[in-house]
Amino acid sequence: MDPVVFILNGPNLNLLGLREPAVYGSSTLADVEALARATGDRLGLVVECRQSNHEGDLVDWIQEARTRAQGIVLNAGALTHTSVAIHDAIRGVGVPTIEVHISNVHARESFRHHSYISPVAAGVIVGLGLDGYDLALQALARRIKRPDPSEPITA
Ligand SMILES: O=C1C[C@@](O)(C(=O)O)C[C@@H](O)[C@@H]1O
Repeated sequence: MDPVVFILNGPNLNLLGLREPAVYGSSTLADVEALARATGDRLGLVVECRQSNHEGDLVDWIQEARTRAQGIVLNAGALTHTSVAIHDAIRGVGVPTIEVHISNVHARESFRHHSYISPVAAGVIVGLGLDGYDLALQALARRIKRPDPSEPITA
């Protein structure tokens, strides 16, 4: 069985394609998830995609990852900037988590510059649009196959 990776999207990301297309583009969440599953197939990962507008759902899914997944790609939306609960969940389960933001949060309002997730993330990808999800999956696939990220890549 291939390793399982969760792709978790938080509040308002169900509105992708409709919401502020100048910032987030015109692709829908279904497009993002289809792309992620195709990337997963190529990389030998089973990709499970979920979205919720509720903080507790994200906490529950991160906890579920402890026994079911070997990596998490997380775009927590606005909860990135507020949620100690999500920070604690990621820290508590110890499953490598890559934080993704479609937009370049650092080029936007100052309240988007701080993330509660970054200090507990294995890595952070911002501002690369939907490619961020793809790049995060690539990074996780490498990490799952080469668990010590400090080792040089020889292949
Ligand atoms: O909902 C979102 C989306 C976002 O996470 C992004 O993907 O760029 C950036 C957040 O600041 C915002 O609240």
